[in-house]
Amino acid sequence: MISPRASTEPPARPGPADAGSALAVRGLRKSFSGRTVLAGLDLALAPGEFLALLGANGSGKSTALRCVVGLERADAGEVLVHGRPLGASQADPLRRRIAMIFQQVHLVHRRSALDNVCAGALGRLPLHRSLTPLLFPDELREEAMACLDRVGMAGRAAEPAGRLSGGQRQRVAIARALCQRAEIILADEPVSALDPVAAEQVVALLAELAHEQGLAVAAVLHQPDLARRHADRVAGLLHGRLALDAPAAGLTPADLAPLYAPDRDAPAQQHPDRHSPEGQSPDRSGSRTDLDEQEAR
Ligand SMILES: Nc1ncnc2c1ncn2[C@@H]1O[C@H](COP(=O)(O)OP(=O)(O)OP(=O)(O)O)[C@@H](O)[C@H]1O
Repeated sequence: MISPRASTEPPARPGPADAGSALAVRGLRKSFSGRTVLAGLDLALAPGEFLALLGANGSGKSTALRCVVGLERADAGEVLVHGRPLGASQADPLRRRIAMIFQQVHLVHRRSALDNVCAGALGRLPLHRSLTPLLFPDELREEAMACLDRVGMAGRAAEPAGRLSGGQRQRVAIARALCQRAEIILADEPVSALDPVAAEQVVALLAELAHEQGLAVAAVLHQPDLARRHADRVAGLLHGRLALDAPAAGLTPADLAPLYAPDRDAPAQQHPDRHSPEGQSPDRSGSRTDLDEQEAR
């Protein structure tokens, strides 16, 4: 493990160190076509903590998050949510405690921001109330409005999502996660498509949600500066292993440089399957939202 000068904390370890974690990953392994992408990842995330996940392209960051939420099936390892093992089934109710946010925000563009946020609650609505946005109960609309207000988007609630900017859409996606009542938010490059000001605002919002609402938030970032300014802790992946786990405060560019150093031992290459229709997981973004499913009916 890389040892940053500023690090005083021990790295995340399986076992007792996971006690009190909102989310813990133990020994997560994943290979694609025999090539190891996650080589036994151990990581824990506490309630109220904002963790930045850093690492070079191909180091396994997205795969780790996707294995946690079940968009990829891990070869081995365990995911614990508040100490309870997360089942492989998508129907495991523990899954609703986790919301994932993507770089490409998946909202139904012709629906209002408010309807999109309400969709976060579909999993806990009776089927007949989830059939059409017209049937969303008033109390859900009020809750969704409060979530939009929390992310500074209440004034745009009636606006079709397609008319919002990228940063505004990302805020709506975060509000949808809040309306899901998720306790854990995993964000995969949530600001990579945003301009620097919008990126700063969205990362600051994620930090606030952790610090003020006690959510456990982990975000894959490609902006080490944002991580150092806003995150509580930085976890760095190198070839699918945890190479750095340290408080963000005090980390220097030199501390992070080894994560991005040219690889001499095990170069991470783009796998040809990755973007092909025949790839093992063509829907890498989980692009169909619950509201899409509903629209398709
Ligand atoms: N479905 C898939 N099929 C085959 N290979 C895959 C698949 N998903 C990911 N990979 C490979 O696994 C490796 C890690 O990918 P991953 O997307 O997890 O990395 P990352 O750290 O998130 O990279 P980036 O910063 O570029 O998004 C890459 O080499 C990638 O090509």
